[in-house]
Amino acid sequence: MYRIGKRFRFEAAHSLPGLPDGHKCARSHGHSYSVEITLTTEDLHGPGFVVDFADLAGLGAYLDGSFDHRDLDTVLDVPATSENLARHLYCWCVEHLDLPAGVRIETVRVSETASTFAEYAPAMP
Ligand SMILES: Nc1nc2c(c(=O)[nH]1)N=C([C@H](O)[C@H](O)COP(=O)(O)OP(=O)(O)OP(=O)(O)O)CN2
Ligand SMILES: [Zn+2]
Repeated sequence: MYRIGKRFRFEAAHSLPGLPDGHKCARSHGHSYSVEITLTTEDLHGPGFVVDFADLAGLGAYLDGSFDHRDLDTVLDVPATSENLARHLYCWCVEHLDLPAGVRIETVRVSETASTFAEYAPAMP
């Protein structure tokens, strides 16, 4: 099994609802987000690619156009936690990235800070 990944970055603000009084994350604040997608396949394509890294540019364009320098509370219809972002972006990639047969999107990982992350991968059947 081959596995590749590509990392993207964007800057955005958010606040989180449903937290105890005084929780710092209930206040509007910003992060330098990192988004990492990983893909797997058993068979390589072209010169020996899972996919060309350039074929993942659509995710970067989506992040630049819809997430970068925005208030994420107005972008998603769920609270802008790392977990919800990871799931949203995984689903976007499944719908919008044109991948060769046999190439699977394994995970999307979102980090708000250097020391934290949340990952979404659908449950295996
Ligand atoms: N499971 C999750 N927990 C938290 C999330 C999240 O998305 N998923 N998000 C937050 C806040 O967005 C917060 O801004 C980041 O939290 P935290 O890492 O605790 O903040 P710091 O960078 O300030 O870390 P310190 O270790 O406290 O310095 C909170 N929780
Ligand atoms: Zn935050």
